[in-house]
Amino acid sequence: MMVQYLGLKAKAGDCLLFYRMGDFFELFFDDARVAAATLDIALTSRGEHDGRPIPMCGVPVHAAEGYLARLIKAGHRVAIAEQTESPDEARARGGSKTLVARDIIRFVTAGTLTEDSLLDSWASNMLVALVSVGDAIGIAAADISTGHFELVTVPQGAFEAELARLAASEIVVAEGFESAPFGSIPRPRTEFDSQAGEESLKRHFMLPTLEPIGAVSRAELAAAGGLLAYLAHVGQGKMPFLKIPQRREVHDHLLIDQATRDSLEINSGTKGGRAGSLLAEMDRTITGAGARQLAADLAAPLMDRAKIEARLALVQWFHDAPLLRDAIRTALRQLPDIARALGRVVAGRGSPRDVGQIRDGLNGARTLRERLGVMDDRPFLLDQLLPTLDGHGAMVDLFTRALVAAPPTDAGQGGYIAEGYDAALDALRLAGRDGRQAIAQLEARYRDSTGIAALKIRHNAVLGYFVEVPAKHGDSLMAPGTGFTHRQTMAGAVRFNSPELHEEAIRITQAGGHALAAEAAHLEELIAFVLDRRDAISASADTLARIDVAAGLAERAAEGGWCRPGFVEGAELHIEGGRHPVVESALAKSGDRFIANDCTLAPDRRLWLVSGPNMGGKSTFLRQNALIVLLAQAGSYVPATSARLGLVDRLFSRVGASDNLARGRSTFMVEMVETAAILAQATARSFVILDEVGRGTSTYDGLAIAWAVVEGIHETNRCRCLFATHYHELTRLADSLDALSLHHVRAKEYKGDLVLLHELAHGPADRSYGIAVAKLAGLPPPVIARAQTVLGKLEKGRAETGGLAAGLGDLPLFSAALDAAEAKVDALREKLTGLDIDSLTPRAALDLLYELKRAAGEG
Ligand SMILES: Nc1ncnc2c1ncn2[C@@H]1O[C@H](COP(=O)(O)OP(=O)(O)OP(=O)(O)O)[C@@H](O)[C@H]1O
Repeated sequence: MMVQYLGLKAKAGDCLLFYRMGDFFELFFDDARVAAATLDIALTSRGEHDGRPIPMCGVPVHAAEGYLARLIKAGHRVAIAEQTESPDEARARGGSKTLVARDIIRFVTAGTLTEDSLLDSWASNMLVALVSVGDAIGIAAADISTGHFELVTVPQGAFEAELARLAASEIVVAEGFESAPFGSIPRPRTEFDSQAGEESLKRHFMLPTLEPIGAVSRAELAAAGGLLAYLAHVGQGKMPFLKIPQRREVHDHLLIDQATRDSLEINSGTKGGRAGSLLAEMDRTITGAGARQLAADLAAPLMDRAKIEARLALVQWFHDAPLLRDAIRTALRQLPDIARALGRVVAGRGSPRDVGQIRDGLNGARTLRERLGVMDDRPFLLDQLLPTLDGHGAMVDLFTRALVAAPPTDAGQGGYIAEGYDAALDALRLAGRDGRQAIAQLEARYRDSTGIAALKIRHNAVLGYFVEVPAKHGDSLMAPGTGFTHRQTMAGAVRFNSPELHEEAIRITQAGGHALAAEAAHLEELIAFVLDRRDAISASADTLARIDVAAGLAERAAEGGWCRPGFVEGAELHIEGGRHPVVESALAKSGDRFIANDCTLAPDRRLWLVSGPNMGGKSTFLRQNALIVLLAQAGSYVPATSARLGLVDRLFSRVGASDNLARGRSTFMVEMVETAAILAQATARSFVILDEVGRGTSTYDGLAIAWAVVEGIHETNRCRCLFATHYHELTRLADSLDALSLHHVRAKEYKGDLVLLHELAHGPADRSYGIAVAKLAGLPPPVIARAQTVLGKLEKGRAETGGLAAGLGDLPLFSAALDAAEAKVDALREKLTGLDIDSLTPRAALDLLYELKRAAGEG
């Protein structure tokens, strides 16, 4: 057995091996140690290996799913080794001592789950394959629980934003991929071959050419190849459900990198979970599929105005018709998760319940279709979507006749095919029932004839049917001639068989066995039906999700009194009465009101410098505008009284300090890395919010960096930007930067206490109120008093010397400084291009090299 085990373990690699033995999955050696610790189950030992006891632990097969879920959550992958023949077959093959053959039938990994109990109904579960081909990176991503499959190509070094959008549960990369994300699984480079990828795609989707997918790049083919190969490996040849892949262009959606997603808390809050996130705040969807679609929409807002308007029109339609919206949402409540049920059926793990769910879901879809179809002012998107709900009538009717109302998850016990669907099956069931009746009669007769009132006929999996009497009556039945044969003596009872019982039992078992087989055959037919129509079913599921999202967004908008955003051509942003949805809800819970604020960014004032006291609401203001942009482009109403904006291509947020000690970066380092990314990537169509850049280091360094960053954004990136700062000195930039405009959050002192008004006003803040906020926070009075004295001294010094920025009076403009640096580089370039290398002696060449180096060193 150990030889067989070790062979399978070698195949399982770094996955934990679940080795099937009877009713248990056993784990051995290190696997056992890891699993026992993770699952908190007993670690025992069994036999010896190399003279040492073999550590072992096990989980019962019937409860394996729960244990699997915990192992996967803890970051493990599991290989399932099943018995591939029965003990009888093994004996027939090689004699009585032959070991039952086993093989790995499947790998269970975070990105390839389909079980309901292992997945969150409201979250997608993405598996991503990454490969670098030439100067591009190919990404293939699939959620096999619903069949979603997409391909995208990104330039080298720019795949992080895509990965952030996909929020993968599992990432596989081609071996040797240099910037492999943490925790990704390397797979053989040969699996990521573009030609092989093309072949696998054609084979899997039975396509003669890849034309239906579009212009698939080599990088995408390679990534698709890697993904399909991994899925084949994980399923050990059995492929899951995949729809024909959608090609995405990076520029189809608003690009948002991971740092920005984290700081805006889009799909997850500060604690990592969904709580406190924009998604949680927005989510009024009814179905799991709707929640998944909403998460995908918020993760990838659109860049196509027509598509955004189409989504918005649908939201408005539901928004303006509250009764209809209620009715549709009530109808959605009845619908099971068709997409996930379909995923399991296609993966070969479909249960009668899954088939029943598909029936009920499609049946609900039909009702919904009828309800929406009679409305005469349907928006365009709905008109486009409704036909995808058609055409399932015959299947739904068939399934309604074939299946009971609530089919079980376990097909093994039967009972899921409805009465009246198959006369032969009904007859078998009747025979079984007659048999059970006959046994009841037999029991009564035996009680009479033996005079033992406590006699029972019972059934278990090992003995089948047997007669049982209390121990004290055992002897009377043991006597010869009673017709009973002894089978088993228990502590308090004795068990017997009888020829009549045996005969009835055979009748029942046979009828039962045949009935089970008949049911299984019917289930197979129904599943074949589903498989045949998988694409149409999946399209219906997508439509239901889209309707759920739109109605949910309408509900959220109506609750909050939100407005439909409009779009303009230029790089502008006009928001009146804007609010932060999450902060507003949090305040409402404690009975506080959120103060709405306007924001206007246009080419002549595209950069706002926002100052004001701590706790004054600067960060909140910055974020709310970023969130409004994101929501608008995702096709949602926004928390404002009016909003108009020019489409944003990239959204950046650098708000608040966060360490990334795990990656060895201090707060200041993280801040600078993120700021560097913004300066390198923001375009004139981007929207950037920057909060207190430079505060993580010494005052002079910080001010200098903040100063240069503001100038850089203004002169080079020229994007729309909100910049919050405590450096009062920065306001002097308004003199030299013409598109910069100064604002502050208002506060006033009332009877010695600070009152924060959370209201934005024009112009710079008059003072900083830092000590007042410290007092508010409860710093001890002696410390406050001392701070006030120190501040007095510092301010006196500032007044005398001209302050922190005193020396900046003669600083040349940013662009002039850039020009000067560029001019020096140009001088070098000119010298190099003018060289006639062949005419130089080796000595002259060496001198020249020294001279060039010196010139370059001088800047
Ligand atoms: N517009 C608003 N209306 C009502 N309350 C607000 C508003 N904006 C912010 N607040 C409240 O003030 C708190 C502080 O806001 P925020 O973090 O935005 O301040 P800040 O100016 O960025 O502070 P700091 O400079 O210390 O980072 C928020 O948690 C919220 O409770």
